[in-house]
Amino acid sequence: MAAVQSMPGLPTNYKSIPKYEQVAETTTELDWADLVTLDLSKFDAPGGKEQLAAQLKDAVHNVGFFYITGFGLSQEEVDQQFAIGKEFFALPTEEKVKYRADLENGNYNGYRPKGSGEILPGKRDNVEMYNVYKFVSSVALSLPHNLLTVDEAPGMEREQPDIIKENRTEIERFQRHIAEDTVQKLLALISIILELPEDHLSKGHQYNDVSGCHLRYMIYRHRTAEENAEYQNLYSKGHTDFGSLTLLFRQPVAALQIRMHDGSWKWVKPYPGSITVNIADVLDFWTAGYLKSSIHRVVAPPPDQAHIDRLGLLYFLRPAVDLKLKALDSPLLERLGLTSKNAAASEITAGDWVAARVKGNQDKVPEGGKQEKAVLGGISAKYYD
Ligand SMILES: O=C(O)CCC(=O)C(=O)O
Ligand SMILES: [Fe+2]
Repeated sequence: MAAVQSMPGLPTNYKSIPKYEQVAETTTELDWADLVTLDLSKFDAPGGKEQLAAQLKDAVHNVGFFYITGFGLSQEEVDQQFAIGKEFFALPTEEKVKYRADLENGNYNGYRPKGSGEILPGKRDNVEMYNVYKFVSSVALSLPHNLLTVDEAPGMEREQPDIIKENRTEIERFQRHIAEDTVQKLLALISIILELPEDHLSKGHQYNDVSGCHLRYMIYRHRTAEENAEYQNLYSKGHTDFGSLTLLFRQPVAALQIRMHDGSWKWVKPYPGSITVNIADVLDFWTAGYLKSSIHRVVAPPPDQAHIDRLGLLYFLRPAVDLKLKALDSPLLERLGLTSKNAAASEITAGDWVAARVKGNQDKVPEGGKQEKAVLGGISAKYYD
């Protein structure tokens, strides 16, 4: 078996693991969503940021999803991460559960076994996740004023399985590139859109901040046609994400869908060399709904990909846990008359919101086709079939 090759100048201390080959794309004609693509390599060119921000404005306001390219990670580096995920999920369940995340207390750090959540009444999911939080030692951590000790921080470092330990240098380098480069550029563009200083949103999103940011390896175990029918083809119910932004590395198995304004669902096409990005709840709160935390879901792939266990690689960006959900003072929002819709809710911290949503995901689905579920402080999250 071929070993994962090291990139020039990158550490070579990871164990030899099989190289990950991305599967072929579907040849099925699907109703694809028409999404904007931002080439982030233009960011530092003269006028580049302003151009990119102008290109992004409508997408973040009306759709909540877009693609980025030119983000400075090669497909080979991305595939190394897919290879690590694949190795981890191939471990026996009894090994994986040793690293189970404390889901009941709203902490996603570690392993989430399949069946942890319900998709339809009495029907549990077929999804496994391994979430790797930031590698920040307690010394480097910027503790927010409302946390007195590192022990109160939502589990940053934890005991990891060998496959993560052996590849830790590379995983941390990959994570840091996203957190310190890619995401910072996106936050600058969003700040420009909101007519705020360019570094405004960066402040609550530093690698050393206490936050639930994580790199996620994910696998959707394929189901038979009969099982798909029983599950109404759903692998994950329509939902919004909890934090600031979600970055989804190219996933050639078609399954992700976005809910459009008119209630229809469109497929998200995975383009080579791209990351799909979506706005999540906290940015929606901070902008009183101007930035759209869009509803999306995962469904059974088309017939030519139905037999594939769909591997995913995602980065979840979340704000420092002590930041409140109150809407930002932005000249744009002020002109539009947008302020927090719910005064009590605006005092909730991002950390409490995210933890409540993680806990809520372990609950049973709302019965009787109800589309809303109370989360915290009188605010609900929306779920759709
Ligand atoms: O697997 C995907 O394409 C999307 C996953 C997702 O929506 C999530 O994990 O929040
Ligand atoms: Fe999601």
